[in-house]
Amino acid sequence: LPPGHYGLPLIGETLHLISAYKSPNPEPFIDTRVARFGPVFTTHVFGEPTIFSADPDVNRFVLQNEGRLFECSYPGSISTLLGKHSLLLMKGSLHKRMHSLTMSFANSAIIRDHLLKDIDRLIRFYLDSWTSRVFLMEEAKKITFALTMKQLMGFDPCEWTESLRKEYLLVIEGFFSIPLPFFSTTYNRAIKARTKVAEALSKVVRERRRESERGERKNDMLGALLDEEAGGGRRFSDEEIVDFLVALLVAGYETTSTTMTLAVKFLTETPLALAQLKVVNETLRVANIIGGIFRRTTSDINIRGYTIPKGWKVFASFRAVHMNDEHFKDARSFNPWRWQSENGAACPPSTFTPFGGGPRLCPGYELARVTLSVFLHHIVTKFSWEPAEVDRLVFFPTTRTQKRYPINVQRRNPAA
Ligand code: HEM
Repeated sequence: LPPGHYGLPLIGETLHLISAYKSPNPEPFIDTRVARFGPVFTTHVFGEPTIFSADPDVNRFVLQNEGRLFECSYPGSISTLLGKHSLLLMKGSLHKRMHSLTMSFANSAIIRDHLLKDIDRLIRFYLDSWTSRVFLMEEAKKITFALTMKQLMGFDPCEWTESLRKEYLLVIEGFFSIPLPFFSTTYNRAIKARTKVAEALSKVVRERRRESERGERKNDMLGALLDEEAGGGRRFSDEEIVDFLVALLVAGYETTSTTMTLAVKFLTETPLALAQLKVVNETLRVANIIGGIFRRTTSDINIRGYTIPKGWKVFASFRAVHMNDEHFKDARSFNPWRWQSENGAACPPSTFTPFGGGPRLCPGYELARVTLSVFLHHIVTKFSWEPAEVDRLVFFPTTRTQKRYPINVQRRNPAA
């Protein structure tokens, strides 16, 4: 096994990790261990011994061998709340087929020809209602939810989508709770909200199924799912489609909205970058919305002269690579200009992995970039702003700012 430290009985090094990630500077947790044990080390977090990789080649190996030597591994709370038919939990040939269906739904031609118009329209719709002080994180979440509802099921924002969003927020809260209904009210509430979300979406699926039987076809993800063969000549059931949609809502929501907010935060703190707006890659690198991925080994595996036994957890840390001076010069500063130079833009694919890679590469990676760029374009051209309060970035339980990033906005040209 790679060298390392198991920490205290049962809780291991979990509390060290959490207290580091609850601060704006979680790097020392990784730095001290890498300095002592090397970039691949053993620790014990969230109830299990875990191999932690801060090495880009090992991370690439883990990502590429998904489904062969490793399988993805989510905590119990997330698996239950997502539903067993979600893309994130699918395996084998069904995963492969559904992953490529999702990728094809959000490829660049589809974005350009179909999705971009609504992305632009809905972002402008929300920004038009801004007056003085806004909580940017809240606004970014409303926008992202509205976009996803449109892309998945064709709905424009209305009371129904807003009430669904409220239930949906309770589901997300449950992701980071202990999955025991008797002990955790958050988890209990999340399970109930998940049932309500599923009921609401099932109704939509049934209605759309009837429409599709009458020959009416809509050009959204739900339309594609209703047409898709589920194997053995059958179509997907309502439950399967609902699980699939819930997972897509989850996957694109926190991630895109947090990156939007942090892009604006970093821009605010780096005014020169505003002029050039080369910030998307750099925000993805520094913010590390998905700091890395958990996998479980499916057989004994030899990496770097160590043997990781079958059934062990492995964490491939993207953050550790993104924040390492060996891979990015002065890695811990926000420097969007690094992407302008030949070298920055051509960094090896295994070192810059905000969207993962291999068979589970994020199917929303192009969509997220386009959404971010359109959002930044509109906020920069329509508003000037300043932070309303000092707000700190934290990385646990998710990447966020503590006060939802309040800003005072001022319209640049009120007539526009
Ligand atoms: C800034 C925004 C985003 C970031 C940083 C991000 C990051 C990631 C990462 C790192 C993974 C790989 C997980 C793994 O290997 O286990 C992933 C998977 C996934 N992402 Fe994204 N994502 C973003 C936006 C989106 C959007 C907009 C969608 C909506 C289409 C989406 C849908 C998914 C899905 C469904 C998966 C699971 C793929 C699978 O397990 O096969 N993501 N994302």
